[in-house]
Amino acid sequence: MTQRIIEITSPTFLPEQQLEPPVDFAAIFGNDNPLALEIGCGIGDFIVQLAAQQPQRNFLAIDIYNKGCYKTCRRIDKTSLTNVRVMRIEARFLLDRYLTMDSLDAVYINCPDPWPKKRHRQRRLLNQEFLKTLLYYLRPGGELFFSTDFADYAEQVAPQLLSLPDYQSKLEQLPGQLPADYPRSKYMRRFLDRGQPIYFLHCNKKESCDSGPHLLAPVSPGFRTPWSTIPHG
Ligand SMILES: C[S@@+](CC[C@H](N)C(=O)[O-])C[C@H]1O[C@@H](n2cnc3c(N)ncnc32)[C@H](O)[C@@H]1O
Repeated sequence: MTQRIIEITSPTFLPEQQLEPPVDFAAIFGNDNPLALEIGCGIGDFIVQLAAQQPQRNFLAIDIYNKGCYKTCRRIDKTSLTNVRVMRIEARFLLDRYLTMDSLDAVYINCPDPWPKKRHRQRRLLNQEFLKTLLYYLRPGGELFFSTDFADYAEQVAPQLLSLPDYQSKLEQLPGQLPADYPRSKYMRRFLDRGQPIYFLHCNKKESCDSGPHLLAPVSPGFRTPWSTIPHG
């Protein structure tokens, strides 16, 4: 069954076909405030809270889910926030095609699809390769936030992060506790309301990290990267 695509006409929405790489976010936001990215924004409840907490940062919230992007835009449009834009796009494709080295002040990933079955684990978004790739796009000192309701996902990512010398943990222990002022997303709330824990990782790219193409893993169409026509390299 094919799902009906909801047209998104919100001024907050950036249709991919209107963008030329590399995207000039200063022109889009009308200022050169630092840019943070939320990957997998779902229905947008997290980004709305975060963008209100941090008016000095610009935020790009992305999801591959059309209805999620629609709901995120509606939620933003009900506020007076001017520092958020939404794109319907796959994370690795966005990075590869539209963003440049050291361009992100922070990356937020909350409750990504856990792919609990062992044979599906290779579909998880976060892995050693992706963590390395994020180093390329984060500015020196830039932050990575990751929360998950899946102990197994957190336990997979924590040692991968610690084994990459260009990341530095901001927590004494990885995974750690969700800070009180970290906004709660829909999925986080769902698990917290049931009394289940959320595992939290927070680190930054070391100031001394030597950014460069050596950090980039090749991006190829595949699971959840179904583009076909756009050249990239
Ligand atoms: C389990 S939901 C969590 C949503 C939200 N972050 C929350 O915590 O409530 C995961 C979201 O990530 C999106 N997603 C999964 N893989 C993605 C990818 N590679 N690029 C962009 N979005 C992705 C899904 O469409 C889904 O909306």
